[in-house]
Amino acid sequence: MVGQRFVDLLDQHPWFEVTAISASANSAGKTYEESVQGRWKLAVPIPEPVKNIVVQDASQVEAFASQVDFIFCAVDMKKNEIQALEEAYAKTGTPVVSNNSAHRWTADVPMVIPEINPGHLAVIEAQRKRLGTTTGFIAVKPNCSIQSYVPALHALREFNPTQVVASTYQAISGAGKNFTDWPEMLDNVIPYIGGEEEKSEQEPLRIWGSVENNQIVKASAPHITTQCIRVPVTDGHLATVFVNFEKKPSKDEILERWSQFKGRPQELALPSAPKQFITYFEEENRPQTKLDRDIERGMGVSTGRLREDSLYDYKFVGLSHNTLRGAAGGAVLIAELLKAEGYIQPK
Ligand SMILES: N[C@@H](CC=O)C(=O)O
Repeated sequence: MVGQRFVDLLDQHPWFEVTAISASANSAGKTYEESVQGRWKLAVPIPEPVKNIVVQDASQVEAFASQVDFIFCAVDMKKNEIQALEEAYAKTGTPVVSNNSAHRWTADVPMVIPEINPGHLAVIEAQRKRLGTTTGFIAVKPNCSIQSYVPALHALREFNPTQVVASTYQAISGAGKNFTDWPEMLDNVIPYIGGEEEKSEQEPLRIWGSVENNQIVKASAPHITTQCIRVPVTDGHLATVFVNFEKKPSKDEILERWSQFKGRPQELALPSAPKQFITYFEEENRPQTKLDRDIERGMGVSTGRLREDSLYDYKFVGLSHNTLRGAAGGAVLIAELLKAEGYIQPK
């Protein structure tokens, strides 16, 4: 599903053009249209320019890499296989922008939310040295679940959030499914998503980590605890968040920081950057998954229901589109940042 989002987002992209597509050996030799027959899950049709591209075998690394300037990677394989595949591509001198989790904890691989930690791209030079290339590297995006609360907390970092409790209500597209192929999700809630709580608690600390000796060292605060729940919606991960601060801000200060928050993508006016990264809804019943997930073309995050709490300093609700901001869109934004900063160049 993430691959399909990539294909859709890159259709008519002002900077990037899909010139080649690879997949497992099973799909190799088919046109892209044939390879997704009966499995196309987006509401929009397959973009015309990619329909007739003949899918290649991703394991033919040199041959495939020679045709492209850089690669987006979203695959379903074992962690060690993904690590090896992405490193093999990087070693050909080809940048790899990955949606996969395999390299999220590799010390010299930047895991980036472009508005939050663009400075982590600095470790790419050390990674290139390790891989023996002057142009290739791997950059990854974090898990989709954290995008519904990390941007809102990041905008408040000056007040030092110390403790965070987040419960995420995650769409079925996060599992690559729709209701046709996952009928169990109709009229149902499943209180478990394998590996998700660990990612949701730990990955924000890496995003907020520092660059030390050419490696990312994760932050030690805030302490985050989460529960991640699968709910019967197509797209959009919503989070309820409780937070304590070292220095408690006023409600007006929080709203002001959210509305003013801008990052490098906004400064550079990157093509996929939302103009308004965080939108606060005053209405008591917003943000709603169905109504608000597409805000800023699915690249903005929304917040609402900010109020003081009897146990924590504040509680609020956050929402982000899991396959746009949380997956393919987030990766396209990373690629735009990498190009704007000179890390991706025509070969
Ligand atoms: N691991 C996530 C993927 C993001 O959409 C999930 O299962 O929802």
